[in-house]
Amino acid sequence: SEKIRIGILGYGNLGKGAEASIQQQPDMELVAVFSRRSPESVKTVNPNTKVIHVDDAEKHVDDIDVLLLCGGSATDLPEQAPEFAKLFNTVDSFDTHARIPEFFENVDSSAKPNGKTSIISVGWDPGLFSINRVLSESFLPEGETYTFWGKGLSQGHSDAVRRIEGVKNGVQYTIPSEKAIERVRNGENPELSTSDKHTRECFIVAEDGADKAKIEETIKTMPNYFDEYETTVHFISEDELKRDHNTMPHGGFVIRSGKTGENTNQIVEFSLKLESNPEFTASVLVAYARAAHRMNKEGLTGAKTVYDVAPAYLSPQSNADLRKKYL
Ligand SMILES: NC(=O)C1=CN([C@@H]2O[C@H](COP(=O)(O)OP(=O)(O)OC[C@H]3O[C@@H](n4cnc5c(N)ncnc54)[C@H](OP(=O)(O)O)[C@@H]3O)[C@@H](O)[C@H]2O)C=CC1
Ligand SMILES: N[C@@H](C[C@H]1CC(C(=O)O)=NO1)C(=O)O
Repeated sequence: SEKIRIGILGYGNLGKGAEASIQQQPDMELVAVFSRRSPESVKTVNPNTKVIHVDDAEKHVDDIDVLLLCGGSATDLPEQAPEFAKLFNTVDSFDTHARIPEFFENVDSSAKPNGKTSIISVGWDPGLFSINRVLSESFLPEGETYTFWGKGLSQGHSDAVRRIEGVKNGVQYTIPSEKAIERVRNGENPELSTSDKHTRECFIVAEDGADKAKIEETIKTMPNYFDEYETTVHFISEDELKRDHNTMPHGGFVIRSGKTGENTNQIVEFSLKLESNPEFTASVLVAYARAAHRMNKEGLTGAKTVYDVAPAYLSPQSNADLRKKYL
């Protein structure tokens, strides 16, 4: 049968990961990468990948089944997702948790009237961790759920700091509190505030002459990303960044400890250990592109979240094979 034709909007860490992931899919092909930069300045991993300026994306609506939106959540996706959901089925990784409800509405009002399917906030958190929080709470109504990330590089937070005026480049690491994890694993079911669970550490390359004190203050007070955390900011050189911060490992786990029956302890846990946060996240986006294409063909249009997507839509296996080989 025909391959699913994928486009990538935005060629950063996620865009690169998506380019690689699509090559692993038997039922997909990459039609083009769209970028806001001039095509000749975008160096793709696969030299055969076609790069087209984003202003020409509209000309390709009939060549693409699903467009993967790989821009940053801090500033790109809030404007790109509603714009491109009018033209394409889309999948995005929007991860500003507090703003997901308004983002959903904005994308839905673009996708629905145009008969498009847009699956938002795909990845691992939000995404797979979100699914596990809901599943474990549905099966264990009595209990406590905890989410821990890292130690690792958060792409959302790294993208957010890179957008600050005067920042030339930068990364952010998320560090879980070992003490908090220990208390959860001991079954204490502790009340933990946001700042009890994680601290954040940034390594920033400032533009020449930039106001470093202002950059540090902007990071530490940034709503939804840093303002609820104890954050440390280091200023380093471009060379140090390239030397000491050139990998993007991450991971974490969702754990729910609950009770059934009279007083029976039950633990549900889902964990990830990622050598490359962007490559894994991109692989999740690509599987959800398969779902967006299929759901659209069934007339399931408008904005969706991972909660709306039955697992069978994600697999390249037929439903009959899933029943036969995986149940
Ligand atoms: N839900 C989840 O679990 C996860 C979500 N995410 C989300 O993914 C988002 C994207 O992450 P990431 O790919 O690391 O972001 P990047 O900063 O690598 O890329 C963001 C955009 O910046 C532009 N860009 C990239 N490289 C350059 C460059 N060298 N010069 C100029 N512009 C550049 C690209 O747009 P263009 O090509 O148009 O210039 C790109 O789409 C994050 O903001 C985060 O919110 C990430 C991981 C997990
Ligand atoms: N969205 C996150 C994925 C996970 C990592 C994270 C964090 O370190 O705060 N929160 O969610 C990312 O961009 O990497």
